[in-house]
Amino acid sequence: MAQLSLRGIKKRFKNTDVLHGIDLEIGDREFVVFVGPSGCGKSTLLRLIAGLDPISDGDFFLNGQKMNDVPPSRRGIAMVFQSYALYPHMDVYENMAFGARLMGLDKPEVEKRIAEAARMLRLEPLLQRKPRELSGGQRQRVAIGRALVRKPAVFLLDEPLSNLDAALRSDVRLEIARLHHDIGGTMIYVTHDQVEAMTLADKIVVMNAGRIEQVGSPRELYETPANTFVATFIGSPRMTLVDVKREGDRLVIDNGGGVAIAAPQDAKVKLGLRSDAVRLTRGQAGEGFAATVVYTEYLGDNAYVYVRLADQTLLSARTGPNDLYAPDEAVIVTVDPSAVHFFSAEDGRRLAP
Ligand SMILES: Nc1ncnc2c1ncn2[C@@H]1O[C@H](COP(=O)(O)OP(=O)(O)OP(=O)(O)O)[C@@H](O)[C@H]1O
Repeated sequence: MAQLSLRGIKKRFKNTDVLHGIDLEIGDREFVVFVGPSGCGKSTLLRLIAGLDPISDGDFFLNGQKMNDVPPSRRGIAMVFQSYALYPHMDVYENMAFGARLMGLDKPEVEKRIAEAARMLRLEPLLQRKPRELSGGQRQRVAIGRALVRKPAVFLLDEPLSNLDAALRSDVRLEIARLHHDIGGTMIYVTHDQVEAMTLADKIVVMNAGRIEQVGSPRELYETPANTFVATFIGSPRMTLVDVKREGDRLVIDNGGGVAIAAPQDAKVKLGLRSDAVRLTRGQAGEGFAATVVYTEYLGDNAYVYVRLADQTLLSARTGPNDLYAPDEAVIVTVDPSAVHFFSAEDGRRLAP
């Protein structure tokens, strides 16, 4: 059982404030992903939870017990690093046994736990190998195995897939999802890759510049992003934001073109369009935004067509695999009114339609 509570967590290194007051509740057995751009403070927050760095201000509770001053080894938390941090002179077995022995477990218990971890992570044939004799994916599995044998209540994983190639990354990603299902522990996972976040998380924490922008399920973040930062960070291709002005019941853009949809009565709005909210028609005539095709990305079962609007905004539209467009083709863009998002042009917050 592991339930975490972060209350007003701040972190300062010398005179730089890195975390500005993080409030977050993490439930037992949850798979939580911290996501955000490079330097936003994800790893720092993870290190505070692990106890590797002191908290400057605020409190961290684990199952109701304050942890601020509890040393890392007594928190019941294990961390897996992006660099694996395996001991090069020890074989796989010894790498996994090392931490378990430090916990004071007897030999039969250590052996039992290693056998279990090796089976779960399919490391049995590799137990006598040194890290240099393993592939990147295998090393990463050993690093996870080493955390596993400690049977922690909380697993922290810091960009565990970033040193792996694309194919291996999706294999190990599945492996981690399965592991979470099998062991049922609480996992906190750091990545800057929103696809990893979307596919693994029960709950995503979107961070930006030392603050939390939004917390929610992948679906909540995708469907109701709280602001333009989250809207453009979550989802691929990125949501496009279009600066529009109201003209009667139409929303128009600079240099021409407009769509007739009801917008919130806020002074200035930005229109948020994901590629599946956009429809293209060939030619220059018709009601909608006039646009020019820039290029088409063919992906087999569908395609993304990137077009430039009259005000120079680049917009992506999802089309069928047989609906391809040539560069410089003229098109008219219409939008599905039920699939558009509105944001305040002043502060970027979501506006109810
Ligand atoms: N020991 C340190 N001393 C001073 N500044 C630090 C220290 N560790 C991190 N920082 C700064 O804190 C900020 C957040 O770093 P952090 O590593 O937490 O970001 P991140 O979101 O994990 O980024 P990335 O995705 O690039 O790993 C950065 O600006 C970084 O330079």
